[in-house]
This record gives sequence, structure tokens and C-alpha cells, in this order.
Amino acid sequence: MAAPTPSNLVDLQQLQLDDARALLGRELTLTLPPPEESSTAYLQSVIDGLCELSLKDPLTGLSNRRHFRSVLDRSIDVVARSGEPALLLMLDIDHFKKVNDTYGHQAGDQVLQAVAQCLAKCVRPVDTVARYGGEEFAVILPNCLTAFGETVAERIRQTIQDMPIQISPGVSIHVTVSVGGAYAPEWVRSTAALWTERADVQLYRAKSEGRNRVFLDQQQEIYVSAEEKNLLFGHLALGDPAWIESVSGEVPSAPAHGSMHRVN
Ligand SMILES: Nc1nc2c(ncn2[C@@H]2O[C@H](COP(=O)(O)OP(=O)(O)OP(=O)(O)O)[C@@H](O)[C@H]2O)c(=O)[nH]1
Repeated sequence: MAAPTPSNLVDLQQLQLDDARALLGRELTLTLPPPEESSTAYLQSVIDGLCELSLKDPLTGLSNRRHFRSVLDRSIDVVARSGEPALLLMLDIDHFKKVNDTYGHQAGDQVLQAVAQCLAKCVRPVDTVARYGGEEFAVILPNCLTAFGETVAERIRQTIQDMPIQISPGVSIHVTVSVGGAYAPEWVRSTAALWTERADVQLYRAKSEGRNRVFLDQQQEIYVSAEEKNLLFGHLALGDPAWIESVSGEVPSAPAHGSMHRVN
């Protein structure tokens, strides 16, 4: 078969972009290299663009549920290894059906976009804000001290309540959100499903107790002895260069039996 000439290379590139458009069923916004650049660079930019699109919710630009799930799984590993507290918040816009019914679906979409932007501004760049589904959002906050959880969640609730959302010229509305949250249990390997469920229970409580409020799971105090911790996670610690460095190249020995660490 003849090697592709510069002219049929351009056709090939166009074909691939059209395929990608058809696959996603909508216009792609990709930054493509100028035509004179190599086809490898071109293809790489298409792949990078598609990867990015596959992680994002198209309406709000937030992380989609798939990306949220992978960040949640990673957070569970980090918490189990390091004991750093991580908070999961689940948020749901109150009486959102009424917004759609009163102002129309397009206004509803504008509300979803405004809430999404507001959420992203309320948290740190290291936090992950996702659209979990319909009018439900989720925020993963790694390394969030338990003393601050309530403050962060309350700040989000208050900011959304105070935010006017313009849905047409001269018409602004306000919405509220109910928030449920749970910390990942430290030193104990959890699952994404269990963690989400604990936050969801609190969200349900916030809804059933009147909406526009925050409830966080009161974490049970779990006591794990240093020896148990070593037994559970020692193999992970052995593979962690930071840990090895901290003991100057020595293999960490099991701490004395009976020394207890409070985990909450
Ligand atoms: N505009 C718009 N509406 C959506 C979208 N996804 C889901 N919805 C609507 O969100 C509404 C959710 O309604 P419900 O589940 O009854 O909840 P709610 O009215 O917010 O009531 P509470 O959650 O109990 O406070 C439904 O009317 C859905 O059609 C979307 O992408 N855009």
C-alpha cells in the first residue's frame, strides 16, 4: 500500500475528527496543532481532548461521575495509608423540579451551571467537585481536618443561598441546597460505596428535616493499636519511599504492643 501523502494525511485527520464528533454526538472544542505539525502530534491532541471530555460533565464542566468515582477510590487509599482526614459532601438542589416547572428546562440548566461554578469557587483547587447526577453534586475534600468540615459545608450552603441566579434579562432567582457529609474512616480500608452511602444518609436527613441545611456523619471513634496498624498497613509502608527515608533506611519495627492511637 502506498505511503500516505501530505494531502491524504489531511483527509485522514479530518476523518478522525469527524468520527470523534459523531461518537460524542456534539461539537468538540479541541485545540489542534497547525496542519504542518506531525500527524502524531495531531492524534495525540485529539486523544488528550477526548480524554478530557470523558472526565467532564458537558453541561457544567465539572468532573463527571466516572471521574468522581476514580478520585474517591484514590482518596480511600490515601486515607488508609496516611490517616489524613478526607471529607465527602453530597449536595442536592432543593425543589429543583419546581424551577424547571416554573421557568423551563433551560432556566433549570442555567441554575445547574451557576451552582456548579459557585461550588468550584467555594473550595480549594485540590478538592474535586463533580456533578453526581441530575441536580446532585459531590465534593471530595482531601486533607480536611474534622474541625473544619462543618464550616466548609456551611459556607457552601450559605453562599448558594445568597447567590442571585439570572435566568433571563431582569429575572433572578435564588435556590438552596441540602448537604450531607461523611469522613472516610482513617486507618480502616473502606469502599467508595460505603463512604458515599454514609454521606447520602446525611443528605437524606437534611432533606427530611426541612432542606437548606447541613448534616455531617458523626464519625465513630475507632481505636487501632499501633501494632494492628503495622500489621494492616506495614506492607504498604514498606513500599513507600517517604516512610523508608523517615527511618533512615531501616525497616520499621513493630511498635510496642498495647500503645493505642486514637483515630477519629
Ligand atoms: N433542567 C434540568 N433539569 C434536570 C436535569 N437533570 C435532572 N433534572 C430535573 O431535576 C428534577 C429533580 O426533581 P426531584 O428529584 O423531584 O427533586 P426536587 O424537586 O429537587 O425535590 P427535593 O430534592 O426533594 O428537594 C426533575 O424535574 C428532573 O427532570 C438537567 O440536566 N437539567
